Amino acid sequence: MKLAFGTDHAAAEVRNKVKEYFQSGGYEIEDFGFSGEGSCDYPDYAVKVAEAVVSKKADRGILICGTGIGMSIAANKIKGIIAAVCWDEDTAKLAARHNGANVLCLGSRTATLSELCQRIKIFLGTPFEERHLQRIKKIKEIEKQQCRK
Ligand SMILES: O=C(CO)[C@H](O)[C@H](O)[C@H](O)COP(=O)(O)O
Repeated sequence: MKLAFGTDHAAAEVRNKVKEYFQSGGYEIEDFGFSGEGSCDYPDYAVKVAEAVVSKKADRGILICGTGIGMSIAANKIKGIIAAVCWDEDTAKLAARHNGANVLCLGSRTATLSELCQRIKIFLGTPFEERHLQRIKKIKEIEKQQCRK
């Protein structure tokens, strides 16, 4: 499975560790994250990851900022993206199972490294449950209507 991975300055400490954990688990990772000194603007990285997912260069996107909130707001502006902020293992599982999320957003300031990795693992390993498709289709319909304006 190919992952598009993006982080801002708030995730600088966990960035390489998360990446290495999943690379050693057999995932192919394209890292779009911020690697400079100082701070950056999370929308720049959210868009890169979201575009890699909608263009199918990646199967899923993983975004980490301070809280996951900004990344999710920005990623959800890209047509075709369902980005979910998840704050525990259950929400990571349900984002995949019920919401069909293709991008997981996490907060480096609200979780430990091991919690981040565990949530990602659960998200990637949980299949979508078909009974929720009708709801996802309605979300897609909203997206289609809004993009015509
Ligand atoms: O959490 C974030 C957005 O939801 C970002 O990681 C930012 O770090 C956050 O907005 C805080 O900004 P700061 O410049 O690190 O104080």
